[in-house]
Amino acid sequence: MPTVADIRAADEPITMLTAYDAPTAELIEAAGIDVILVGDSMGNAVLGHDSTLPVTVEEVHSRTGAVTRATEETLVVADMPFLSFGVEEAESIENAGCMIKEAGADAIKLESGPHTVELTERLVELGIPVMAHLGLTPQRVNQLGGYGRQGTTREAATEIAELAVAHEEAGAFSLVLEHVPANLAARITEELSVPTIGIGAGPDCDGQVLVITDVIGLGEWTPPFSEQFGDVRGEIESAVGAYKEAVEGGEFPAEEHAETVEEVEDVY
Ligand SMILES: Nc1nc(=O)c2c([nH]1)NC[C@@H]1CN(c3ccc(C(=O)N[C@@H](CCC(=O)O)C(=O)O)cc3)CN21
Ligand SMILES: CC(C)C(=O)C(=O)O
Ligand SMILES: [Mg+2]
Repeated sequence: MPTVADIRAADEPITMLTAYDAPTAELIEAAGIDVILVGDSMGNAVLGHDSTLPVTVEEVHSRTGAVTRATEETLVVADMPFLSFGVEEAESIENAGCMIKEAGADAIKLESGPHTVELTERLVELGIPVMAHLGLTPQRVNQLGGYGRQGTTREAATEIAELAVAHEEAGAFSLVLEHVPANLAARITEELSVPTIGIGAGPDCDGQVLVITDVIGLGEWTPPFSEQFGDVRGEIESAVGAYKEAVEGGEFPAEEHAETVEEVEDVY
């Protein structure tokens, strides 16, 4: 059973991917990926929304359960959705707690800011490992005015760098850096003793994370910093097309798929 401490000690880059279902999680574990994030990116990746904002605690909870039931060795992190934390402390703790107690997650992730320093400290104090997340925080899309790169001015970069240190001091075991300049991510990685995990943050983080549907080529669209390493859309298109043709052409079901039982011959 890997612990949060194991990823801290890793000497190769940490590999993290999102997953939202059991079969995908099982394949990700078989490939030896270190960490699975049950990301709120499920909103646009698999639930048909155009942002992460509508994703609920129940949805992340349910998908986290599917992932933990399908894995044994992989560290599973549940991503706390928009407004499930930071409103009332007791509610934040209850929502984070149910990911651990009921869904079987090993840790939770919070989109971080000045308002999550104390909450991070409190959760860690209670025994809930917290992964922080700075830079582009998609739950703020309506304030950011889109999904552009963050930390591109000296002031903005300084704020992210200071918040990174504040979250390490609050006890976060790791930090996701999303869509920030590579040299800022490198500086923060050097400064922190907990591992940084980058997405669109250059090669110098301690690890990398991407959204699974982007990596396998299932989504129609991927962010500019992502990469399609496969063509699952193509695989689904061809399998579904072949099924349709086989049914319409009378080739499926074939003899080996069907069974005739003597006893039911004369029911009418
Ligand atoms: N499938 C998927 N992959 C992701 O990586 C991902 C999600 N979904 N959902 C949550 C966030 C949103 N992310 C995104 C989304 C869009 C851009 C993007 O297109 N950026 C452009 C222009 C953005 C703008 O100005 O609005 C860029 O050039 O930075 C980047 C990250 C990353 N995350
Ligand atoms: C992209 C990662 C870091 C994330 O927060 C998500 O998938 O929801
Ligand atoms: Mg997320």
